[in-house]
Amino acid sequence: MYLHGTSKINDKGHLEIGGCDTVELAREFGTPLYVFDEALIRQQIQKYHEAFQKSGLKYQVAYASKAFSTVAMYKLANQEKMSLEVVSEGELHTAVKADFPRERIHFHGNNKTVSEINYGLDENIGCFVVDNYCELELLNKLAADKGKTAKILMRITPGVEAHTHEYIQTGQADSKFGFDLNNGQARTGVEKVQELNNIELLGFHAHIGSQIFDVKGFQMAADKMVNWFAQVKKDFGMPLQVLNLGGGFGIRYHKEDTPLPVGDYIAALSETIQAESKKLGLDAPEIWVEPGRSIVGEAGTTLYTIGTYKDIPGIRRYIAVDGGMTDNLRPAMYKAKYEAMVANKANETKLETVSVAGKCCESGDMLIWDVDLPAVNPGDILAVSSTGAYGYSMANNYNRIPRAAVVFVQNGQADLVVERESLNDIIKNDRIPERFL
Ligand SMILES: Cc1ncc(COP(=O)(O)O)c(C=O)c1O
Ligand SMILES: N[C@@H](CCCC[NH3+])C(=O)O
Repeated sequence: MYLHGTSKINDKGHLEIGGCDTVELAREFGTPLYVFDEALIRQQIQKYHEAFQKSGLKYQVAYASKAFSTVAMYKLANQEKMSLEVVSEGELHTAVKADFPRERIHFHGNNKTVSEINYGLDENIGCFVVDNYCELELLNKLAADKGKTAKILMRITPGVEAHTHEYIQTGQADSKFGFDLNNGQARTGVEKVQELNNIELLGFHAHIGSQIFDVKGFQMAADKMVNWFAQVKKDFGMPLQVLNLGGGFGIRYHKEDTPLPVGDYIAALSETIQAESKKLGLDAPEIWVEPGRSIVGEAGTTLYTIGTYKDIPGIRRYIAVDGGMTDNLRPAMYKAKYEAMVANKANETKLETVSVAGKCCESGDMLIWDVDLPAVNPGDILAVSSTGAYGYSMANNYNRIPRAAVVFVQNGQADLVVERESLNDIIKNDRIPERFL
């Protein structure tokens, strides 16, 4: 397993993260346990700031909080001077509870409800990223009811196909997201904005997809978006300021993954924006990006306790852990590949190829097909790396399995940031009709 950030093997031959022995963490907090390397999260955020500062562009880096949404994480994002992208009233509520500065909150979503829009308006958030005509009209009406003007970006589908899993592509024409640039929807949207009294258009947004390793797709989208931005300024005389180019910067889950350093993505984007703006005689717009995975993904490691095993001679050995698709849906949903090590046997060199199964009632509940591990015993601790993004945030209670706890580790200190769900949490919303009593 690749050792990210502060991860290392300590004198006991155990995996250590943030100066904490993971075997001790498993004992103290139980398993499955999401462990976040706080220093690595902060370091990733700083890389974005450094790259933008180098470019000279005005910018905001918004944390795409769907990747890992908790009050502690939002506090950290604020400390590190990020903005925040939310897509639901649940995420917005988390931000409110974290006292996140409202003017730096951007509200996304292809079907925001009345209650969600009203929540955003009441909190005077920085902007709504409007996805479609229906939302434009609804937002205008709800803002008018409150005597407010809603600042917006319009989400544009630029017609760029990102090279990634089809479920996490979003920039292509056939997408549920955004106003299509090529078929005229985007232009009609701007015309509509002009007729609405309670909407102020700040600029545009595009997000082409996720877990992208190449700069080409980003550059193509940036190129199209600057041209569109300039066109709208010219044709409609609008004082636009912002171009939001989304997130999607790839990370390393597995040795097959080849992400670029964060600075390379931002440098490529900035150069495209600056060159195109110059060509068009335009002052370069303020650039916003919204990374999620690349902020928290590699900083997260999940610890499991190994339980049973099953041998199928000549085929494979399954070893089973006390979690699975309930704490990490990504292998089942995207065939995502992960790396792992046995945290209490990190120095053992005699390895065998096994497959790691979850404990849910689904054959597809496999965390890793074919990984090299030392011989294991029940009670050993398995560490799966790069689980920080879309792990906890996509966790679920299938088979009534409680959601796992989350700890942040740094300088030898472990702080619980999300408690493990209890069995009573599992049934807390159940109600018994009187006739069953
Ligand atoms: C609109 C939008 N912005 C940002 C992101 C964050 O993507 P990632 O976590 O890959 O950086 C996503 C998710 O793909 C998204 O849909
Ligand atoms: N949840 C996805 C990515 C979707 C991102 C949101 N548009 C993943 O785990 O990779």
